[in-house]
Amino acid sequence: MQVEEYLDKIAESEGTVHLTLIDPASQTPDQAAEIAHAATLGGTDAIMVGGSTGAGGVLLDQTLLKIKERTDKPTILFPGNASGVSKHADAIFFMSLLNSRDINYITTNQAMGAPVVYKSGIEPISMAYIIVEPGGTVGWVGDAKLIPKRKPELAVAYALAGKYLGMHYTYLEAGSGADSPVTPEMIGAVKHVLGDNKLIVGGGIRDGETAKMCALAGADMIVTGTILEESSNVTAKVEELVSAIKK
Ligand SMILES: CC(C)=CCC/C(C)=C/CC/C(C)=C/CC/C(C)=C/COP(=O)(O)OP(=O)(O)O
Ligand SMILES: O=P(O)(O)OC[C@@H](O)CO
Ligand SMILES: [Mg+2]
Repeated sequence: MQVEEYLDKIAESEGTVHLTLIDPASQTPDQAAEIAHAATLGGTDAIMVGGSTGAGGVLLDQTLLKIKERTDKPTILFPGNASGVSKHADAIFFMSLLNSRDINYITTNQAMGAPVVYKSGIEPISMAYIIVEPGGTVGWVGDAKLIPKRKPELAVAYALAGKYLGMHYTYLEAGSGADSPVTPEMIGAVKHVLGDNKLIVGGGIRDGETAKMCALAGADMIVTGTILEESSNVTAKVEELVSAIKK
């Protein structure tokens, strides 16, 4: 089964998908594999691999190879630029940062990365990437015109544009390590116009209660990265998140 179909099926049957984000720049490949293994035991559905800075090349390849030794869950690239593509992943979130001011993040990195994706045969999953306040490192690197937290209608406008451009997934991003995640009001308003198109929410989600709030508001998939990098018991933390968001 293709990864997109796998994720969609889980969203339909279990209510919400849990995605574990691993930044290759944050630890050694062996440590990354340990996190992926522990997250798998906790019930995560797939492993996203990527980062805003320093997440390409040999380190990315080695991280993916080690992760694949320790989990049978799909690996999905979450690239910060064209160097975030690796043939060792199963799929790639092939995203355009719709609210960037910089054409590099709207189409140029995509054009530079596309031939690599083509040759490697990994599965592209089209995605509209939208960054909301506070936005964190990714907001700065991606030169995003941040959507104000209290303006759901602006997130709705970008999400609709992505849907009409044919993107299957929409990702509402508050930025890695954000003090608070995207508001339930914004999640609900965006999901309302997306209909069956899948909505991913990430940035600043640290516990089951918050994850549940995002899921109930309309998120089809929840991403957690920082809290799992910091956690001393990754399996228990993922169990907490997963049990809060699954039917
Ligand atoms: C499709 C291709 C080939 C490229 C897309 C390029 C785009 C649109 C990038 C968007 C802007 C960007 C810098 C995204 C990075 C996404 C990401 C991996 C964010 C989270 O990474 P963390 O590592 O958790 O965050 P920090 O780096 O801030 O720690
Ligand atoms: O690191 P956290 O805050 O979990 O954010 C995850 C993801 O949305 C960042 O791109
Ligand atoms: Mg990081």
